[in-house]
Amino acid sequence: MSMIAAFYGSKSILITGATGFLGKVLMEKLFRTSPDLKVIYILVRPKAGQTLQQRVFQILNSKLFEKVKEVCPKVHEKIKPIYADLNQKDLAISKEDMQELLSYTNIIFHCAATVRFDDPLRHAVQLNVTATQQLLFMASQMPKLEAFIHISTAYSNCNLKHIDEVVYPCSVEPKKIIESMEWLDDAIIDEITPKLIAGRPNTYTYTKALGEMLVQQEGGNLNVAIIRPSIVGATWQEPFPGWVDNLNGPSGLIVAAGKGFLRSIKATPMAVADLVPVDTVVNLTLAVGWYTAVHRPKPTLIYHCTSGTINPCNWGKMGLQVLATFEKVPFERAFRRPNADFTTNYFTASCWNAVSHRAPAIIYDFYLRLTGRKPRMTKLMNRLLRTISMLEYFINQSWEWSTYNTEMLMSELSPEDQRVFNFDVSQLNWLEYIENYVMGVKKHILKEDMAGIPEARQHLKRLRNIHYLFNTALFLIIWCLLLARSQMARNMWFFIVSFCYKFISYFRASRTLKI
Ligand SMILES: CCCCCCCCCCCCCCCCCCCCCCCCCC(=O)SCCNC(=O)CCNC(=O)[C@H](O)C(C)(C)COP(=O)(O)OP(=O)(O)OC[C@H]1O[C@@H](n2cnc3c(N)ncnc32)[C@H](O)[C@@H]1OP(=O)(O)O
Ligand SMILES: NC(=O)C1=CN([C@@H]2O[C@H](COP(=O)(O)OP(=O)(O)OC[C@H]3O[C@@H](n4cnc5c(N)ncnc54)[C@H](OP(=O)(O)O)[C@@H]3O)[C@@H](O)[C@H]2O)C=CC1
Repeated sequence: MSMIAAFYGSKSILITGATGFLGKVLMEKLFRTSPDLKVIYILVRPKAGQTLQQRVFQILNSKLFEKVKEVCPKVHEKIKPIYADLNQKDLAISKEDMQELLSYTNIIFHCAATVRFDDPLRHAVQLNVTATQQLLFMASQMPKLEAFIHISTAYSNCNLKHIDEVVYPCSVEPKKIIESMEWLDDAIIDEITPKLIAGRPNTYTYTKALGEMLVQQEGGNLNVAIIRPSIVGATWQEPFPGWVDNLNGPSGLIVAAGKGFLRSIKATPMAVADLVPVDTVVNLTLAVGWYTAVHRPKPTLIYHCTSGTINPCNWGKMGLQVLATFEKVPFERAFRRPNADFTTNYFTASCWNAVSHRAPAIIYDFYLRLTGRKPRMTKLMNRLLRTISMLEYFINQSWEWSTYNTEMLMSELSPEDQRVFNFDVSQLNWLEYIENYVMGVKKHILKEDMAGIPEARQHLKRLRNIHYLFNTALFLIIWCLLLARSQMARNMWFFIVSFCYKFISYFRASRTLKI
């Protein structure tokens, strides 16, 4: 029997960000391995016109939770959605709900955050720092709390090349940043943001670093741990390979490449693609929750959940495998045949962006206008190029993360727990994982059925023919323009035609002689 699974049995667990990518997998694993847990409280806000109940219903009835329904038929009774909005000062949690959380919560997994790279600093601080402070304040009033697990990111200190499992202090105290957000206006905040995040590429990584510092400073005598995943990708093994449900990180670019929008991206092929499967992150998170509650390590331990040190893959290998998988499982209704490549310098990247991204979008929008339809390709392409510009920072360099604490934790696990809560990425077969990832993007994000592959192939064949036709027509137009304007071109054309004519005559003559 798994000690970790038994530990979570009968526990009352609070998960923030449970409706997110990581949060859903965390919830699924808890219900599947500890079906006798008492309750999982999830902070939820209404979204896209859905009520809390509708959102929970949608999650529990998704493919991800298929196995849970078998082992935990009463899952609907064990999950308690609590209205909350991390944008609000007191998280907008009602008095009754707050009283229940404070009285019964045994473990907190704080996953909620804004993961957008372009959020204004005020919004990122509110979600990734102030809300964390509120959670810590709540935790300090929970008599039954055994552990507070904070999910950060391995890139919180991406301004450093080698990152240890320690909290690196930020130049300005988190509390001062929180206070200043209350009285500075947006214009001033925009002005000082570059100076505050100095060395980091965006407000996301900066505010995650602030959040860590706050957890360390205000964790008080709570049992706290911090987990730093790198780039979280689709599931590796459980509940099934290839599950993913959002466009963040690699997923968005895999969609863009598979649909033929993305043709080139500035990347360093040999740079480490530090991906880590979401189920690996969840297994480590649950093991950390157990270890923190049972062994109460002091001071706060930080755990790196990365792959580059233990089982490195690089962007070149990943890109090639992604393209190879498109051959096997093409995406439907592609704009162009998938054919992307990495460029390694800005000049080439700019040329490719103009020729391969912007120009085709303009031509296609022109065609849409001609056929009386609304142009949309230029807007989509601009959005994709903006996304790429934000992701490029992470695919043009490598980092090194120490993994001492994570390896220590693995050694503390029994063989059964190492099997049930496996976070040993050294066993990961990258080619197989990336293939499953791309297939998962097709199935779970694009909602495309595998039965549509023959039609998708036919569509790609048509695109190839159109591509050849277009290139031939373009060549002929240019050649005719050249012939009309250049005597040298005419002479060359005459030479080529006469050479071909003589060759054919000679060929015919030699065939006649042979007979
Ligand atoms: C040798 C060579 C061989 C050949 C090779 C060939 C190559 C082969 C090609 C294959 C490549 C594979 C390898 C390369 C992988 C590199 C990944 C590196 C990731 C590392 C980052 C993670 C590090 C840190 C990890 C962390 O710690 S956290 C990570 C999680 N955080 C993020 O990844 C946030 C990113 N995103 C945003 O920051 C916001 O998305 C934002 C960008 C501001 C846009 O923002 P905006 O333009 O406003 O767009 P949205 O409003 O978001 O969406 C508006 C509309 O676009 C949709 N859409 C949202 N997003 C995306 C997206 N991405 N891509 C596409 N569409 C998207 C959305 O569906 C919505 O559609 P609609 O609803 O309108 O219909
Ligand atoms: N994805 C990745 O590659 C990595 C993620 N991480 C960390 O993992 C954690 C989870 O990330 P991930 O699951 O990918 O992110 P998602 O964007 O998928 O999920 C974010 C979660 O936070 C919730 N949330 C956001 N804003 C609010 C708000 N104002 N009020 C209430 N809830 C809110 C979202 O709720 P809602 O559904 O209502 O929007 C959602 O449940 C984050 O802390 C992130 O920093 C770390 C490294 C890599």
